[in-house]
Amino acid sequence: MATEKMEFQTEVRDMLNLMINSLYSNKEIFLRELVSNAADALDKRRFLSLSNSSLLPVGTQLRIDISVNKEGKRLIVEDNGIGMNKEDLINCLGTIARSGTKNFIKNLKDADKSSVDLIGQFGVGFYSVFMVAKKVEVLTLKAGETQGYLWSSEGTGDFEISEAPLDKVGTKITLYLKDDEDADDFASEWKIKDIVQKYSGFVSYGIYFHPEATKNDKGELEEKPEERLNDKTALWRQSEKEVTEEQYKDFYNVISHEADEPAAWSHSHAEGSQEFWSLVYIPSKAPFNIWHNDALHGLKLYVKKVFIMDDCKDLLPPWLRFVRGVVDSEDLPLNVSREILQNNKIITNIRKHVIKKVLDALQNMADKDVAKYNAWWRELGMVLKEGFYMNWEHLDELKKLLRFESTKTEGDALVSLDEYVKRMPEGQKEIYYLVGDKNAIKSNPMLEAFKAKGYEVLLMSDGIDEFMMSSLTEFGDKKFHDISRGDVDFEKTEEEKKAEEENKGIFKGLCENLQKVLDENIKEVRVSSRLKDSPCCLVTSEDAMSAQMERMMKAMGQKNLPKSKRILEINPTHPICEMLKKKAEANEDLGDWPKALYGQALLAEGSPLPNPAEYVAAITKLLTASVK
Ligand SMILES: Nc1ncnc2c1ncn2[C@@H]1O[C@H](COP(=O)(O)OP(=O)(O)OP(=O)(O)O)[C@@H](O)[C@H]1O
Repeated sequence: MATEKMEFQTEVRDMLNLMINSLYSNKEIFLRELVSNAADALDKRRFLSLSNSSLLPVGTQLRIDISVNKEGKRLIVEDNGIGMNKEDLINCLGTIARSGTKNFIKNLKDADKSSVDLIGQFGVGFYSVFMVAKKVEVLTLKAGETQGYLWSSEGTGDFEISEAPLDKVGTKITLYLKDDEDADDFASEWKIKDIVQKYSGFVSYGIYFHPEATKNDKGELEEKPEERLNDKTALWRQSEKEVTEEQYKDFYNVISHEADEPAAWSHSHAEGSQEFWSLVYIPSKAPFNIWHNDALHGLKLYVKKVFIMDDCKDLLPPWLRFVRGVVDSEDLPLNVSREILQNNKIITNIRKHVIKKVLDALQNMADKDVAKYNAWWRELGMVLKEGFYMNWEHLDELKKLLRFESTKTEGDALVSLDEYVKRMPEGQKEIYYLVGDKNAIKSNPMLEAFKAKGYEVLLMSDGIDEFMMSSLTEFGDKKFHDISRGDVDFEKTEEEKKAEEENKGIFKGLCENLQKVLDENIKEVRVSSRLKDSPCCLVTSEDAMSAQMERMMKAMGQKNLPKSKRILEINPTHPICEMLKKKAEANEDLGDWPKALYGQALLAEGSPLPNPAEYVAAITKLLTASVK
């Protein structure tokens, strides 16, 4: 057969034109495409040989071989896969636009986007070779056939096919690299090795590199041994039973670059309408940049064992960004891009599965090893708490994973909501909590009456807690109640109720007097039923911003916050209040007492004093008077 010249299909031609003139910076992906095509061809040959053993003689090692010729600027990728006959060559590498190509062209026409972006988005399989090659030759013999062919093209309007005497089944692709600098790189040994290891390290067939022969001292050409480039097993593709604990841990160290052991992991293989593998790890320590805005999401995405991207944000919500691991899909196209992933059904499905696996693994750890889980919680619980903020999914699972310090926990112990509810004394109807400064929260006067009643109060001092509690309103049939807000609604005995009513009357004068002096900062002064040992405390009215939130907003640079006045509650049984009541009744001036009390209340809850000098002066005067 003489050489036949054929024209590329119009769509293919448009695209090739783009490739040839491409400014796309990530040109190296062409090699990923070639190696994946070779691996597919090997898969096909192996598969067909199952029903026709003559297609794969016993002892044949299915493999991919890569070599370079630096001087001649050539790169050669060879496989002994299924191969192509004349019809395949015409169809696959010339006239029929592949699905990727079609989308590519369609988007090119629809949108006025730069072609550079589109190459990244759709990739274009085999044709991407024309980003780096000025001419390409494909020598190929199809398994089960006897006639081999040579396909060649310069990527312009047409391609040529001629018969070629071949006796080895498979495909050999030779790229004649362009004369520019970029292309020079692709004839260099280190660059090729680097790219193959990056994208194709887990491909199931051996990928071998054949270093160029070099001249020795005597000027003779010396052959060098071939080198295998991919020796990593795709652990995630093995069944759980085949993998030892050691292997799981080692693999974690490899992919996470962490030296310690993971706290837990989950390995699964989903089959059905979609097939994918996932191996996800929960680190025991917070990754170093977990609080940076650009913190990495730790999942790597593979498609058919071929590396696609690190840091795949679409596979996990931000509140699971500490998870490390691998997802490998059988169904996604190789050329997925971050843009395409965003609304992709396959990804949505995998994401659901992965989230469930991670939450299950955490729950499992919490059930099996309390100390380990508590230690983990102290490291990373804060990230998980973000799951409550602006999110309405998985709340039930997340609630079960929450842990808190409380008025009843000691040492390293933490309490879960389940335990809290179980140990609620009779009569307690709600889950009580207090948010405040870490150093002051345990001695906050507001806790006094709860402690006296035997009611446990959850103590929250993480920056995120206030935000979390805005979405966390109940657990089962129990509502959460912020004890620094509004009234305390304990069950009260008739006697207690009567005493409270009486106190309101008795202390009315004092309350009014205090209110006059403190009006600038205080909305109301009232008699408290939550204090036992302290003279007073500050509470927030039901609808106002809490002290903790106000401090946080200020720290975040929020200026012009409306001044939220709080309520000062006084303890009717405290000697100071008794004494002040008498002064008020006798119409005596309260002197420095109101300022001192207000300052005390602020300090007790860990809030800063608006005017420390004034407070110190007031206290000094009172102390001085006491020694006279
Ligand atoms: N090394 C090879 N051996 C056998 N057939 C090949 C080889 N390389 C390419 N082909 C054939 O050429 C076709 C086109 O390849 P191309 O890379 O353009 O697209 P694809 O692999 O089908 O799709 P995609 O790249 O989007 O996964 C392949 O589907 C395959 O049939």
